[in-house]
Amino acid sequence: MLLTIDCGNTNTGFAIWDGTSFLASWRCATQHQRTADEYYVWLQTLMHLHRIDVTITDVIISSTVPRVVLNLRVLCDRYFDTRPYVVGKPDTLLPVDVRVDAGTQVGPDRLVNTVAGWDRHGGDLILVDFGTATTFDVVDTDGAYIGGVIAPGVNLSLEALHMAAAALPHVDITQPQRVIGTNTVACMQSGIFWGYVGLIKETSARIRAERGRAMKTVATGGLAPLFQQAEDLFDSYEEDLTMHGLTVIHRFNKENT
Ligand SMILES: Nc1ncnc2c1ncn2[C@@H]1O[C@H](COP(=O)(O)OP(=O)(O)O)[C@@H](O)[C@H]1O
Ligand SMILES: CC(C)(COP(=O)(O)O)[C@@H](O)C(=O)NCCC(=O)O
Ligand SMILES: [K+]
Repeated sequence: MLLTIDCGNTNTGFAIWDGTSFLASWRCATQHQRTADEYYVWLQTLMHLHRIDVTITDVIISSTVPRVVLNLRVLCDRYFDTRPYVVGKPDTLLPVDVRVDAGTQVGPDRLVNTVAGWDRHGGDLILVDFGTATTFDVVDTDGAYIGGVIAPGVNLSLEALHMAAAALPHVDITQPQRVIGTNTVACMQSGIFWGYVGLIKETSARIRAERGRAMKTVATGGLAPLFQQAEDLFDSYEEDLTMHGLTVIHRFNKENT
């Protein structure tokens, strides 16, 4: 049984893949201090609660936070008696090319999304991932990752307003009824929400223009549906895009190494 681990700057997702479907998935806050023992107790408890009685034999990790990988490796070694595949490491192969400037360390999550998008839709894609940062990953006709865009994440932007301006409170993101806010919270929500709708539209349109071709847009990350409900911004929303990519990379490595 395969355990897929997607470690973002804010949260880390764990999912169990039986070769056909995900049996369960869980999330915890990303903390590099968390030990292998802590991960294991937490995972075991959740597996028991969900009556998932399986043996983990394989693990694949994508981590945008290099420091957490050490303890995840210890988890794999001590409790699952396996060596994990770590996306971005030389001994983990990718089924697609990466064509960026020499020396650039592309976020592994972006490579995983590329593989997932290529597997599900073929090439010429724009993948939009709403995480700590909002990333646009551009996938070439042959599935290669050829670059993209990194914008501040939605919550990060709201947090930055609150942190930097004494009179601005902490607010949650929602779709405002009106553009013109008549109180501070409504003004902030409008700025972030409609500003983001604009960011997504403009960025996608400019990527298409620069590529000079039609491209499908696939969104992932918890906040994508909020924007999609306001305007038709994406061709599809796939909550499990990154986890799916991890299963594809795992299979590829099993077959080719
Ligand atoms: N379904 C959701 N509804 C509201 N906020 C969400 C949802 N999913 C994620 N977020 C927020 O978006 C931010 C980024 O979350 P996450 O996707 O876990 O990022 P990362 O992958 O970078 O760890 C966090 O602040 C989180 O609270
Ligand atoms: C852009 C990111 C911070 C996004 O991370 P996330 O929001 O998923 O936590 C991550 O993909 C990263 O650290 N990238 C390295 C630079 C690059 O991709 O070019
Ligand atoms: K991400």
